Amino acid sequence: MVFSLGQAARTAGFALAAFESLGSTNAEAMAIGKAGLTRPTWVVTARQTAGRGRRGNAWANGSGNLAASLVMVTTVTPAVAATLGFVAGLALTDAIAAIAPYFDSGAAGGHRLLLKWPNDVMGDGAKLAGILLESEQLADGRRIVVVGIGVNVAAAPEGMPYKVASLSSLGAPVTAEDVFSALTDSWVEGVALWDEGRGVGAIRSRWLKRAAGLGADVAVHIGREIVRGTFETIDDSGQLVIRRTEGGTVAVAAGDVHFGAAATARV
Ligand SMILES: O=C(O)CCCC[C@@H]1SC[C@@H]2NC(=O)N[C@@H]21
Repeated sequence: MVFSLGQAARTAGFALAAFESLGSTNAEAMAIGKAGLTRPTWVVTARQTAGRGRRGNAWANGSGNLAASLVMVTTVTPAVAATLGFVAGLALTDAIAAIAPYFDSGAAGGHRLLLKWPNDVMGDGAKLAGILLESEQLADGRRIVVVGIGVNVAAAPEGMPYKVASLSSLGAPVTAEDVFSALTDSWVEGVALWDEGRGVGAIRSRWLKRAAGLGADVAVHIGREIVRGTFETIDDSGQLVIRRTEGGTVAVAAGDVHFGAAATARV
């Protein structure tokens, strides 16, 4: 595979570190960040052997899928840095829409791509991509942020406890190289809108337009606790706002989200 940055990413001064094989692009990106970063750098590999997922899970990378991480240094707080996950979800949907417009059209034979809080990209209710943010503070107070993006381009992993799909299984004729190049370009636009956190409100509005399950029954599993109600919105810090079944609203910072029938099932 030959990965290259898109034109806008090259013009904006992003760097590229491409590998045949890596354990985890997130781990490599963090190492590059700690070694001293002069410009935001995309790390990408054709084969990821120890991909990391959210909540300490492993991320399985089928052949032909995309594993890429962006490493950058920022002065924003961890809470603001976390909103880069929304920027990544939007950048990925923009990238897929750019290279496979009909696919994202919602028209017959198309599949509207949706964003599931906090950071999943969904097609037809199945997970197509996951995003993992990791960050570490530098001695000077700034923060290294790694935005890791795994996309099921050619294959979806087997044996998952939730519905999964790949761009290929849903009929999008694209490769990991196509998605990567388009993603690096759409990231340039997204991160400019984010504007070191000053544009979080604009990102939030864009994200809500693609939100999966907005207004639907939701159950969020937070450790042993389950919060049930209706998915009302996300707030400016990216928390999921739930109108509780028993009344009142609650904002949730992290948890496993279930919509619709899965939300109302008594688990
Ligand atoms: O659990 C999730 O949904 C997040 C998965 C994130 C996987 C990507 S693949 C590229 C990057 N490198 C990693 O080790 N993880 C992320």
